[in-house]
Amino acid sequence: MKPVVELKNLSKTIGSKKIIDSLNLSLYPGQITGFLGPNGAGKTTTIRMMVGLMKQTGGDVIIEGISLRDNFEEGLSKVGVIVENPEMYKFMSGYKNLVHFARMHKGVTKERIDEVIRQVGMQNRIHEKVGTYSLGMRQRLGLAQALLHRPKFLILDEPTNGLDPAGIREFRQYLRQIAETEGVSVFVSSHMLSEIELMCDRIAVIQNGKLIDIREMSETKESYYYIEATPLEKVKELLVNEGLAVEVFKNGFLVNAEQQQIPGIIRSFIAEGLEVFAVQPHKKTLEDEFLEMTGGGQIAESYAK
Ligand SMILES: Nc1ncnc2c1ncn2[C@@H]1O[C@H](COP(=O)(O)OP(=O)(O)OP(=O)(O)O)[C@@H](O)[C@H]1O
Repeated sequence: MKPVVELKNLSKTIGSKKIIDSLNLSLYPGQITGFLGPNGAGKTTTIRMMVGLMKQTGGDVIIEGISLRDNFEEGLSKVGVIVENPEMYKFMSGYKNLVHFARMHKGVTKERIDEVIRQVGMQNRIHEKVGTYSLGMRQRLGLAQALLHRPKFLILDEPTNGLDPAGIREFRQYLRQIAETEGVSVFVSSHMLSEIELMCDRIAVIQNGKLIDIREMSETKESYYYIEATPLEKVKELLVNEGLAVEVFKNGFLVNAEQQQIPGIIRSFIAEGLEVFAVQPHKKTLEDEFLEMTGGGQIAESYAK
């Protein structure tokens, strides 16, 4: 599959500080890629370079084969952007807002306006004033606006910030449908890891300006078990002696073990007279993995943002 967007050794140095260090990343049609990283990792800087709000000091962004370095305007004409809380005219209807934004692009027809309204499920309320819309509806109108000129690449920065759970779910469902039906490649930055886990096909993780991981969400995760038994010291000793990787978790341990190993582990616990309270499979969440990848610590700050 040909990528819609390619970052090629994209770099940004400010003063003597390397903020973005040779990022290479390809984004594909119909796929939703999450962009994650601790505070200060370089997400905003990367996105600003991808949408032309900041100039790179090295490398390039290629959008549908067009280099932003050589052909800035043409490249950017293929991008749709949604920021947190898109600006709309509150005293005008949703429809009039779309007509207004449609004039900024060449060749957006009335049919296209109607089509994007359907794509975000706004048919019933589109002729009411934006001031009467919920945040979720304003966000969907922002999505409709970003799609007017049929971009092949959509960038969303913290798109679900402030939405309630129902609003988040709706937004996610519409976005998924749009990615699939229009073949749009979507790039989403968010601090909400549980949200990214549900919304994205792939994640790219950045730290200190470098890409540290890129993976498919469907990639099978390793198998973990939560084991709660006492005395803890003895439990740990037995698990380590089995050659298992052990992490302290809640009131017990998390071990990276295969299912076939579990009966043997339980037998050894019983033989040693340990009290066993729980042995259960544990699925690591994206949050667990993210904290492991980035060394943890910063996520609480991210959530507080
Ligand atoms: N104009 C600037 N001058 C100097 N340093 C800057 C400038 N802009 C950003 N930085 C630094 O670049 C690094 C990356 O910042 P950036 O805002 O891209 O991170 P981020 O991943 O978006 O963080 P957050 O999650 O907090 O929004 C930070 O260390 C920041 O302090």
